Amino acid sequence: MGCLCSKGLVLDEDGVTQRARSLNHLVSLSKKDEVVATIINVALSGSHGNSRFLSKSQDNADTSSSSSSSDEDGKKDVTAFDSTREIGAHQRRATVDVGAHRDGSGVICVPNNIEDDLGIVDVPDGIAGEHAAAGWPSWLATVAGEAISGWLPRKGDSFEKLDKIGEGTYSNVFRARDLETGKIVALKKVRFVNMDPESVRFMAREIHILRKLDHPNVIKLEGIVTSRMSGNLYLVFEYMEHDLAGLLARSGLRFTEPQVKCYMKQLLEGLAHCHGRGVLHRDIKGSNLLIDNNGILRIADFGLATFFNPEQSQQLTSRVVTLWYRPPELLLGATEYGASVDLWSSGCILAELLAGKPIMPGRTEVEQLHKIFKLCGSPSEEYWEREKLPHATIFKPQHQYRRCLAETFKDFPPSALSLLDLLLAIEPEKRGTAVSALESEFFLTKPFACDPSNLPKYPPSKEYDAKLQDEARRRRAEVTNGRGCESVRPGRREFKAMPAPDANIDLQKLQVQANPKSISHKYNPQDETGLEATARNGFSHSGMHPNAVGPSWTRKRNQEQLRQMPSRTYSSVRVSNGPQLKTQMSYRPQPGVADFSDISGSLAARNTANSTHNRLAEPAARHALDRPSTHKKDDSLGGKDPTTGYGTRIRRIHYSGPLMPPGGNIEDMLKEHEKQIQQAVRKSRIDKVKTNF
Ligand SMILES: Nc1ncnc2c1ncn2[C@@H]1O[C@H](COP(=O)(O)OP(=O)(O)OP(=O)(O)O)[C@@H](O)[C@H]1O
Repeated sequence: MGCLCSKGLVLDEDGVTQRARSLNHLVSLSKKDEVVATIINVALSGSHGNSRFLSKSQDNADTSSSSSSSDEDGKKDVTAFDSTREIGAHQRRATVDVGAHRDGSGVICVPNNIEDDLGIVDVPDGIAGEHAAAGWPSWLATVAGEAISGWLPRKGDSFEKLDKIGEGTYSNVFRARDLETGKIVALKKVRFVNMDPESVRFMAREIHILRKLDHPNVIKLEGIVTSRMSGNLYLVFEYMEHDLAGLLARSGLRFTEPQVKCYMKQLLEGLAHCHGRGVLHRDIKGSNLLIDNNGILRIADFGLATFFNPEQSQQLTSRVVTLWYRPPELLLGATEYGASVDLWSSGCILAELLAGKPIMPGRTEVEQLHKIFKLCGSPSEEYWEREKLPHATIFKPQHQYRRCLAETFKDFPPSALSLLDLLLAIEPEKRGTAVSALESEFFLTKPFACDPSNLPKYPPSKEYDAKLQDEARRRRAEVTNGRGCESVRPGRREFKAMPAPDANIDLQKLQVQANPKSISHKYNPQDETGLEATARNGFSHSGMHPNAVGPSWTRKRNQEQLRQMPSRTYSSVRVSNGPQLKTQMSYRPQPGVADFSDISGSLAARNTANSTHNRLAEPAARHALDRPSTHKKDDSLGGKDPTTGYGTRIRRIHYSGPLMPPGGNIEDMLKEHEKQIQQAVRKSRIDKVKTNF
C-alpha cells in the first residue's frame, strides 16, 4: 500500500516503489492514500516544522501507532503521508558518506567500553538535532547516532522493489532497483517492535560494524533508507545471487578441490579482515556466505557480530553462532573468547564443502556437543581443570572420546585434513588465526584455488529459493493427496503441530510421526549421534540425493517450520540453535502447551494440535540462569540477545542453553531426552485425534 507515482508504480508504506498489480489496485490505493494522508496531516499539523525533532516518547508513540496498523510486512499505509510528502518534494539524496566520523587509517580503535563504540549511547540533543536536520528520523538519530554519523538517508522512492529474495529472523530481504543508478541492490528491511530503543540499538550495532569493514569478501553496506513515519528501515546492500547453503543444497552439486579452496580462501580473507578490525562475526554459516555471479564470496549478516579486543579480556555472551557451527567452548558456556569461534565455524564450512553436507547437524545443544566430542575427541582432564567452563560439570562425558577426524574424512585431501584438524581443535587457542589458515599447506599446494571468475555459473541459488521450491512441491503433494482445499494456507496444517526447529527436540521423528506421508525422509535411529551415521551411511535418508540430503532436507524443513512459527515477541532473542534458527524466547506458559520444564530444563514442547502456536516450555529459573548479570553488557549488545531482538514477526519457540541438571551425563540425558520427546509426540497425536473428532 502506498502512494501513486508516475510510471504506474506504487509506493509502499516506506515510499519504496512497487509495481502496481492492476488499475483497480491503483485507484483504491489512491483513494485510501488520500484519506490516510489527510488524517495524518491533521494529526501532525502543529508539530510540523519541528516535527522531526519529536521527543523520543512522541516518536515512539507515533511509530508504534503506525506499526500497529501494519501487517507482517508493514504493508499498511500510515507512512503514505510521508511518502506523499517526499514525492512532492522529490528530493532524492544518495546515502552519502561525508566522512565526518571516518577513521583516518580506516582501522578502528577497539574501545575499552564496547558500548561507547557501538553508537548505542544516546547522543546529545545537539547531535541528534544535526542528524535530524540531515534527514534522519529522530527515533534513529536518538538511539543510533554514531552508526549513522556522516551519512545521509536515502529515500524510499528512489528504489523499485522487485521481489523478495530472503527472509531472516529480523528481516525480509528484497531485490530492488536503485532508480538513480539503475543498479540492482538488496534491500534488507529490518523489523522493529514498537520502535523499542533496544531493538534499534541492535540494528545500530550491525550498521556500525558494517561501516567499519571494507573488504571485497565482506558485504558492503551501501546506504540506509528510512521511513520517518513507519519506523521501517532498509539497509541497502550490493545484490548477491547465491549463498553457499543454497549452492550446497543443489542436488548433485559437488565442489572440486580448487573450487573449495577458492571459497575457503575468500571466507578466510574476509574473516582476517574482520578480526583485524576487531570484529567477531559469530554466525558464520553457509546461508551467511553470499556469492555473486562472478564467484565472489562475501560474508554477510553481521547481526550477531561484536567488537572485541584480543588484548583485553571481556565478557561476551556464549549464546551465539548457529548450532551446527557452534564451537564446544560456547556450548560449554564460555564468556571469554575471540576470533577462534569464527575459525571453528569455518572448519565446519570447509568440511561441509568437501563432504557436500553439514558434518555435525545436532538438533539440541546436548546432541551438538556429543557430536563434537565423538568426532573431535573429548577434552582432556587438564582442559576441564584449566578452563572451568560454566557448564563443564553438566556436559563432561563419562568416558573419553577419541578424535577420529582423519578416519571419518579419509577421502579428504591430506592438506585439507590438516587444516581441518587445526580449525576443529577442541582447544580454541590451537585453531590459529584466519591469516595462519591462509598460509597453510592447503592453499599453498596444488591444485591451487581457482579464480573466482572460473567458478561455474549457477542459476540463482539461495537457501530461501530451496525453501520456496520445497514448499511448492509440498503443495503439489497436498493436492495429489486430496487435500487441495487446504491450500489456502499451504502447509499450515502440517506445520501447526511441528516443533520449533531450534527447539531441543527431535524434528525428524516428529515430522515423520506427525505426518508420515508428507516427506520422503525417514528417521534413522542409527543417526542419533549423526556423525556415525554420516560415516556409515552418508546420511542415507530416502528419496533424496545423497549429496543434497543433509543440507537441503534439514534446511528446508527447518525454514518451513520457522516460517510457520507464530509471531515472536520483543523479548525474543536471537540466539542460534539450529541452522536457520537463532531465536530464543522467554517462556510464558500457555494453556494447552506441553510443559517440559521438568525435563532438565531442556526440552522443547511440541504444541498440541489444536493450539495455534508451537511453544517451548522453559522454566523461569532457567531463563534467569541464561542471563547471568556478567553477560549483561555484551548480552544487551551482542547477539541480539536475551531480552531483545530487532523485531517481531513470528513467535517462535526456541531454546538455547545448557540442557542438563548438574550431575547428569550426556548419554543419560540423550536417552531421557528421546523418551520425553516420544511422550510429547504421542500426547500431541492423541490431542490431535481428539481435536479432529
Ligand atoms: N546482499 C544480499 N544479496 C542477496 N541476498 C541477500 C543479501 N543479503 C541477504 N540476502 C538474503 O536474505 C537472507 C536473510 O538475510 P540476513 O541473513 O542478512 O538476515 P537476518 O535477518 O539477519 O537473517 P538470519 O536470521 O538468517 O540471520 C540471506 O540468507 C540471503 O539469502
